[in-house]
Amino acid sequence: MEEIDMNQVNPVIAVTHVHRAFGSREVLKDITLQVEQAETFGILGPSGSGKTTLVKLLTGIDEVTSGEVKVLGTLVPKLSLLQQIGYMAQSDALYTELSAKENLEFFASLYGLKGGNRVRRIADVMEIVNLQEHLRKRVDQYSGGMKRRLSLAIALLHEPPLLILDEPTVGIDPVLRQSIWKELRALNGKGTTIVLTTHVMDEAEKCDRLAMIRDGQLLAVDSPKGLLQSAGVASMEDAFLYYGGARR
Ligand SMILES: Nc1ncnc2c1ncn2[C@@H]1O[C@H](COP(=O)(O)OP(=O)(O)OP(=O)(O)O)[C@@H](O)[C@H]1O
Repeated sequence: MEEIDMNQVNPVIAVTHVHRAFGSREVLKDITLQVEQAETFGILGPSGSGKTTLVKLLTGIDEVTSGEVKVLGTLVPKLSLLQQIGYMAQSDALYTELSAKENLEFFASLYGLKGGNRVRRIADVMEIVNLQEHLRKRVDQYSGGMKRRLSLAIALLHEPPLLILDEPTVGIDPVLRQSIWKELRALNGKGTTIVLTTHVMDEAEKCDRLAMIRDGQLLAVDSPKGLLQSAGVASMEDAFLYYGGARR
């Protein structure tokens, strides 16, 4: 493993002229962006715009057609980077015939969490997602929202410096959504960098910076306030229409 302090690499993510095509279909077109340490960076775009494709390139699950992605100073894909990333996919990757506890223990062992530390981390993450009462329940008895929360708990388990969350709060009720956001903010405060995708405008406004994406193209990157100001509009919806329409 690298000797460098992974928490001190800036930018944490550097995407440079990235294209991704499936056959002749270009799904991402010349994406260039950087994500700085300890920010919450949102990727906002309608269904099918390329958000999931982009986050998969960041994790190394998928590879670019051209261009490059660097995470924590290292060219992606790189297996050793996975220890540094907490990834929550859009479809839950859970063992449904096992209990939540067994799922957490499995992932904890993958990340080398042992003994008291493992027990403490499992309790901590289950509290964050408010599932502590359901630790021993089999996952096939969980609701969709509970599965999402368990997936988030697993992404947080090994306290990675970088969290990549694909639509983390879909199917989660507003009260818990607020408390999850509070927790994500607290993680930012401790230096964790967070990249998340969303198509919910009010959630997008909570991010430090936002990338607006449509049809695989990056329309704009700025703080929510900056995006509203440059577009001269009052709502994120209008900003999206402005950048997606008038400026192209
Ligand atoms: N493996 C693949 N092969 C072919 N096309 C793909 C593949 N993966 C994604 N696509 C296409 O790429 C486009 C972008 O998909 P992507 O899942 O990245 O969108 P998204 O913005 O995440 O949408 P959603 O919000 O609905 O999840 C879609 O048109 C999709 O059909």
